[in-house]
Amino acid sequence: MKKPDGKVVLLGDMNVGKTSLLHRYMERRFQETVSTVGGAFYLKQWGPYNISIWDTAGREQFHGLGSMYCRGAAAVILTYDVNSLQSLTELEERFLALTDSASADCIFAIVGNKVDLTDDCALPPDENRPEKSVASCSSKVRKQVRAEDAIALYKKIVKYKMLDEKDVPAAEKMCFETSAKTGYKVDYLFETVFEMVVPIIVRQKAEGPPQTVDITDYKPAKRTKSGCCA
Ligand SMILES: Nc1nc2c(ncn2[C@@H]2O[C@H](COP(=O)(O)OP(=O)(O)OP(=O)(O)O)[C@@H](O)[C@H]2O)c(=O)[nH]1
Ligand SMILES: [Mg+2]
Repeated sequence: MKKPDGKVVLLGDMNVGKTSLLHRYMERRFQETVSTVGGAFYLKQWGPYNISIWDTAGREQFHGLGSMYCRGAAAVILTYDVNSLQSLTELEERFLALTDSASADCIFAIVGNKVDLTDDCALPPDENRPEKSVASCSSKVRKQVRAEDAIALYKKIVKYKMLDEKDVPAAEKMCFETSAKTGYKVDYLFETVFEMVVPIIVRQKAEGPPQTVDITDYKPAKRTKSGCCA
């Protein structure tokens, strides 16, 4: 198997649809999933590059693995469910810190999934969006997270990373709403991210492999009588 040239990681709370999004993109279909254990990856050929896309487990018990998966990542796709404000909040409170191990120029995308379940008529009307008939909305649930909430989170991430908004892609470009179920905007999401990671991959390749510690080289020190602190 060819070694991946770059890494993209999906992070987010359990049940938001990370596995389904990746499945939709790679396998071109939507099927029932089981909650992810640990993590798994797909390889995607993108031009001359081989990109690994990591699907991680959102369940709390696997939380510690997240930063390991993010190590050296060229892009992180922070995923929430548009019907769960809590899942957006979790991105900031639980998942953002895991990205500290990502590449310094890592791209961030924020993705609100499951838009097929929502209808904009559940939101207060605004001038640009004429109100729809109540009948057309009746089978849909209320959309809890607005695009503006995701944009605000993106801006917080830029601050957290101590970057200047001028030096990073615009928030409006990096916040997506998708449906793994219908396929809505799924290709657009992944392909936008891949386009953006190519320059990072080129730089990473030019700089050579990251400095890592090979644990097979590790030789335990001989024990001394004076104990652990000697
Ligand atoms: N209606 C709808 N359901 C979805 C969508 N995406 C995922 N689901 C459903 O949401 C549930 C969770 O989807 P997963 O893809 O397993 O979620 P996950 O984020 O990978 O969850 P963990 O692996 O536990 O972290 C499943 O029942 C999916 O069928 C979507 O776009 N629309
Ligand atoms: Mg999963």
